[in-house]
Amino acid sequence: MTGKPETPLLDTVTTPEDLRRLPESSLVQLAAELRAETIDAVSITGGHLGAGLGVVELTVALHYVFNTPADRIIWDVGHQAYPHKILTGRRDRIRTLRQTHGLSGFTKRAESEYDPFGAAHSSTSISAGLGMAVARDLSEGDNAVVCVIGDGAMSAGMAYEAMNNAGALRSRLIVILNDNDMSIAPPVGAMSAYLARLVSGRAYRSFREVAKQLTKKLPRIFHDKAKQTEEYARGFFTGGTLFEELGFYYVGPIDGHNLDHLLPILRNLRDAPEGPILLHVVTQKGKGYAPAEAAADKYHGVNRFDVITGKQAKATPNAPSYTRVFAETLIKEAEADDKIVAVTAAMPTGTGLDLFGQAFPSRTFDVGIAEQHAVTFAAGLASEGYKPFCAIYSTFLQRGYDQIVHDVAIQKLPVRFAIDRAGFVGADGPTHAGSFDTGFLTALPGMIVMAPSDEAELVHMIATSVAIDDAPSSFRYPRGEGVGIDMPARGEVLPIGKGRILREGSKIAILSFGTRLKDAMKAAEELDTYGLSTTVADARFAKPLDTNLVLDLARNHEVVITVEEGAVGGFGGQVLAFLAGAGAFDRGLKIRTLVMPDEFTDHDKPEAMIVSSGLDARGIVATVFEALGRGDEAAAIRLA
Ligand SMILES: Cc1ncc(C[n+]2csc(CCOP(=O)(O)OP(=O)(O)O)c2C)c(N)n1
Ligand SMILES: CC(=O)[C@@H](O)[C@H](O)COP(=O)(O)O
Ligand SMILES: [Mg+2]
Repeated sequence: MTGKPETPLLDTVTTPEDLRRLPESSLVQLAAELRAETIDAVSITGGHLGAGLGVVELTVALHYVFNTPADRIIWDVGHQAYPHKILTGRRDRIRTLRQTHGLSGFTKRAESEYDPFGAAHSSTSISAGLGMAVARDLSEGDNAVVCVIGDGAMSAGMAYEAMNNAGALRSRLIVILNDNDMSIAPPVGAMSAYLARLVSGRAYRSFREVAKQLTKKLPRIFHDKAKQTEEYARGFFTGGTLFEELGFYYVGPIDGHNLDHLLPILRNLRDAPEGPILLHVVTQKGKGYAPAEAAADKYHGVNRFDVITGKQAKATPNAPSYTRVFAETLIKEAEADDKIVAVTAAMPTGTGLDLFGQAFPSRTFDVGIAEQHAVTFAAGLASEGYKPFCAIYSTFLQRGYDQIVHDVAIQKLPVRFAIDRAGFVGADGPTHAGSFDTGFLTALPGMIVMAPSDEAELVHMIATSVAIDDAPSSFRYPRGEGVGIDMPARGEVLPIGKGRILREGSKIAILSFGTRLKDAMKAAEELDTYGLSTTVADARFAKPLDTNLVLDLARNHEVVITVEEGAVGGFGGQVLAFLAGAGAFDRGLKIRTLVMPDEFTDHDKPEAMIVSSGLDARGIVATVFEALGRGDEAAAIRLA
């Protein structure tokens, strides 16, 4: 010993090429250092921790055995990819994770050649991987394609669509099922029970046993490949797992933390002349960090925390979160109406339905990561007279759009959509932004589309949706806390399609949809100081539109501004279309619609995204000046 502290192995690894120069015997140490670095980085940035800790050894083994980036590794969801990012040239930026201008919290093609496919919405990896495998075969390439998909993600229909196709194409594709018996919450569904049986029914396979499995199933790996003949039918092998019935060679289950098993087995799979192969690895979410291992959610998503104690930083809220208000209000409504039931797609805590489930366990349904199924399942419930509240984040509801059209709207079934995380979500970035729901829902005939301006209005809109029994309805609300307004004891049923005027003016009219109302009121006060008397109205409904209110504003003001935290074509689009049809522009009406930028906005703090999008009071005021042709003043206001 020279007495000098040993240089940490991780300091010698910038890319997987460096990693592959290390002796195999040093990989356990490297994994330990990688785990510590991951914990330290996330303690500073916050983000997704448990999933990444569960794949530290697997990440090391994959980059050691496979010739990345030529060999493709696709991480499903991508929330577990922080160790992958550290080993693939991004350790120097890992403490910028999910920060302004920092690394994405998911895999991202534009970020690294080691990220062959972007992710964040789950269960896409096998489809993408199969596409890459077929592209390889068409161009006579020989690289490997590996998809790492979790047991939770394996509950989504898209994974089966992909496996069904892969089993038929028989492309060389390796799917690694990372089974940690966790989704965000404990996993649900028959697949989870099936996997548990697979794992409990067999001790972890050692390399020798797996080699025997492979020999039996893939004789050509170990025998003369020339003997490969077409009549080789899958019937040769036994096992009969669901995956084998889908045309995969099933291998496992193996211990996903044991490098002595992972390395030789991955080498065998890498060299297998055909596929697809599914390797079932069993891991522990939160592995190697006691606070995560002990936590019910295995530290799936964490704030900044103290590494020693695991104690997370918790901001003191000034008001209840919209999510909590939704859950508590729905509980109250359900106490009075036993037809109310609730459906979540694997997001009980995120949507607040964990609270509803504690109150009404038999009326709460977690269907797994299966938004398409969730929507049509809710439609089935509605068709039998129940009042289903389908609580799905705006971004994830995109997965069930055809089901909303085909199974809900066309049949006019009264499914209630509680759309959380509407608008900017901040650190999760563009894949999770709740941008499009107003647009894709107002496009549907007969849909009732609401947005509360604050948490009190949310209470009323929930009561209103309970009462709407002859049409599908939706209400959208942002991630985070409310404005701190006094809460009503009970929700009142609102008049459908009616907005409300909160402030009377004479020259400018601001028509807000959703939580931008607070900034609209602030903007009105500022406009008054310029002698621009301003009316502010809360639309409450994007559909049916309050056409009388819109016409009144258009006829009695010089400028109309609509503002919403949604993409172009939503509420503002409805107003524009109506006014155009009513000939309002023939009379020279000046109108501007303020919406989220027509781009995929990178992660940042939500409040910064509001400002940079011009959806704050200053942006509204500047837009008024621009509409009045006073561009210089507008520019000065924007720069102030
Ligand atoms: C379509 C979709 N719905 C919901 C989510 C939210 N979500 C992110 S990770 C996750 C659980 C994933 O579980 P699993 O695949 O087992 O990964 P693990 O966290 O256990 O490693 C869920 C539900 C998502 N990312 N995409
Ligand atoms: C990875 C994923 O999709 C979820 O963990 C998501 O990040 C949760 O979002 P919230 O933090 O807004 O609940
Ligand atoms: Mg899991």
